[in-house]
Amino acid sequence: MATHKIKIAARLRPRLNGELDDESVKVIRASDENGGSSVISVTNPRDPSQVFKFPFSSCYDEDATQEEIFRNDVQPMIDVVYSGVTVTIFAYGVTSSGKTHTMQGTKTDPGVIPRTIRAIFDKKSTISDYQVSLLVSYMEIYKDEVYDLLVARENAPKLPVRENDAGMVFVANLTAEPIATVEEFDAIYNQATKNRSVGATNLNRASSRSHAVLTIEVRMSDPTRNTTLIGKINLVDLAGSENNKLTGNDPSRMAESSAINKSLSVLGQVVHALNQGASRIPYRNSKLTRILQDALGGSSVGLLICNLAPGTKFRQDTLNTLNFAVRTKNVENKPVINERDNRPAPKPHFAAVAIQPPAAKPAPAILQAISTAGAGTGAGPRRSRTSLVPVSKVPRVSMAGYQPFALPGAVAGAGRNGPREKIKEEDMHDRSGSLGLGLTEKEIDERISKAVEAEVARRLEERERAREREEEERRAREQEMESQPPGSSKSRSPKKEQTLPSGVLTPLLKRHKDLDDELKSRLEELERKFERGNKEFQLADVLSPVSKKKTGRAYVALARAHSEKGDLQVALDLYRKAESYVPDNVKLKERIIEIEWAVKNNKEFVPSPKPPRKAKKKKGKAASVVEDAAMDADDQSELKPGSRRRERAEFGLELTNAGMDSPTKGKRPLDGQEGEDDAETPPKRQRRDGKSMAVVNVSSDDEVPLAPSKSKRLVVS
Ligand SMILES: Nc1ncnc2c1ncn2[C@@H]1O[C@H](COP(=O)(O)OP(=O)(O)OP(=O)(O)O)[C@@H](O)[C@H]1O
Repeated sequence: MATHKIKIAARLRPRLNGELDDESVKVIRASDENGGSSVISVTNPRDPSQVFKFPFSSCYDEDATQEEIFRNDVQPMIDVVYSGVTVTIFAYGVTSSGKTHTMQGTKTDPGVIPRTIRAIFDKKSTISDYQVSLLVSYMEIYKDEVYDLLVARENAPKLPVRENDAGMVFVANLTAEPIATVEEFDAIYNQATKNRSVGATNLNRASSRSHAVLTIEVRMSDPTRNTTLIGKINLVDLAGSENNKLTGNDPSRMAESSAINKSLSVLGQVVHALNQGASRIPYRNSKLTRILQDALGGSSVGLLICNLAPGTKFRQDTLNTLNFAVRTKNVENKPVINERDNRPAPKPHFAAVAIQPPAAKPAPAILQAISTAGAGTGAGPRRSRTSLVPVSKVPRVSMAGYQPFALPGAVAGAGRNGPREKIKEEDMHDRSGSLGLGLTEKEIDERISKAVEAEVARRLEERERAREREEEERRAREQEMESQPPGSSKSRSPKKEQTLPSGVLTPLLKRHKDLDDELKSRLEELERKFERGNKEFQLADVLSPVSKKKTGRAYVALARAHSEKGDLQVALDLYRKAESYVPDNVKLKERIIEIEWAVKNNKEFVPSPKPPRKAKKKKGKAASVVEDAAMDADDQSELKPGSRRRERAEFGLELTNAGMDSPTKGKRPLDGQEGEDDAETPPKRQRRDGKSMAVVNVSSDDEVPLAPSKSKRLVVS
């Protein structure tokens, strides 16, 4: 299947009034020197003699116009949407870097969203082979809850994120509004924008406090073939990561900020895991990544617009953003064409229900066109912008409605005509899912009942025939006995009671019920786990990495004490709490699984003996926290240089709030391992080579090291 890498466009916003800009972030146009691609160059905030260079296919300087960005990077995506593929465009960057300006723009200087809508309508008017209809939905993710922006703010409930049988994620009850004209869209969008959570911070007068996802679905029905092609474009304006020291947030803003940073941090982890080829990608750790799942390593085409702020105070965040972009550029998607067959499904033999549906068609060569879109460095006048978004200091209360987010072809309900549709949750269950042939659960149940009825009838008939045979035999025996003289040795055998054979009926129905029960209890357990995890994650969010580890250790110590006493359930709960503080600790995970098993099977739990500890030189205070084998392992991995890299890799709270501090500041280097990892960073590698130039080209495999370099001179890699 054809793969498609997420495209990256970086845009530097103009300096704002009063913003201190030492011009250390620059956009360099494409040239032979840069291997034909444009570059963002950033001076290392800790070592001015060092310059990092980030090559991207599109880099826009502060003079770039909205039109230019749209024409180069977004316009080519419209054809992709009309070929039945899902496209996701997201704006990413620190608060106040210009994401909303890029996506939404102003009345006089419209951004990606209004331009995309116009282009979609323009294209629609050129299509004659299909009957094209458009639908809009708009949601926001505020403090890790999803709200429908097409529903009045005060009535909007939290919407659940679900997954259909084919594994596609969708937001249940999200409104999908049909739109016939650009004006209709504008009216809906302007109203919905007022519902978005926006607030003032020290860094941005109209700062988005939520992630907003606008989706336009393009349905192209072909009456002759009786099929519908469904393309979709998701336009995502992410909330910006924030440094609370700079934003001057009050407690309610802090809570928002924590949710924003947490979800962006998970986004970073997802991209990191995808790049590592990890077996488990942590999509489920936030609603944002769950909803963007299809765009990250899924079946849609992606464009990431990285917004950069030139201000000196944002330098570290700029590097974080660019590091994120470098990693994202390696994420591969496998785009597919979403086509729905509207013909009624042929009636298959019952035995055929297990046949798998045909695989989705990979997207064709149209994808090649978008990978060649040009680089850009704009030349327009500097403009300032008044946000369209009203400044509201009222924190989000709640919001409501339906509609699939992921692959529309698989999930969209057929024949959604009429105004403002709400797809019921059951409609979202994939009709072409694992059971195949487009059957719903209900239809499958009906088929099972019919098959069972037929089987019962057959068996009853058989039984009737057997009964008749027996009756005949009995009569024959009686006649024989009557004809025999009395006292004959032959005696009548007692007639055995006939019972209905248990047959297929019971096992079939029982299997169905057992599956239901098992599924139900599994879901309940997952829900409990999720809620428990969520609370702990919120707490874990506000702690520094060191405090997280300490808290995790304390929980492990308590858990161990309880497990030694035999209170396994309590111990299990405590180990799970510990896990939310040190989620990457493999030993801890193993411990949880072992105890879960022991609790479930009512068995005793015998912990494996502690591994012998290496003799350590005592330095300063002895560790006061009780330790456990599981946490010991965690300590090692947490303090390994690899884990330092992990911290770096995570965009968000820890990094953003760390300001200019080194992530390792105040940490003891352990086991002499530090050098190994650092050797992998560009400056160290270059230092090793002993050369002396100050430019570091950041390839897609590297990241800019965030720790200060002691070396004065570095070599070009
Ligand atoms: N390219 C640009 N040209 C002119 N002004 C811009 C540009 N980009 C951003 N601005 C201005 O910078 C300010 C911050 O921009 P914006 O609100 O779009 O940032 P943001 O990244 O969406 O922030 P947040 O994450 O806090 O919502 C606004 O006043 C906006 O008008």
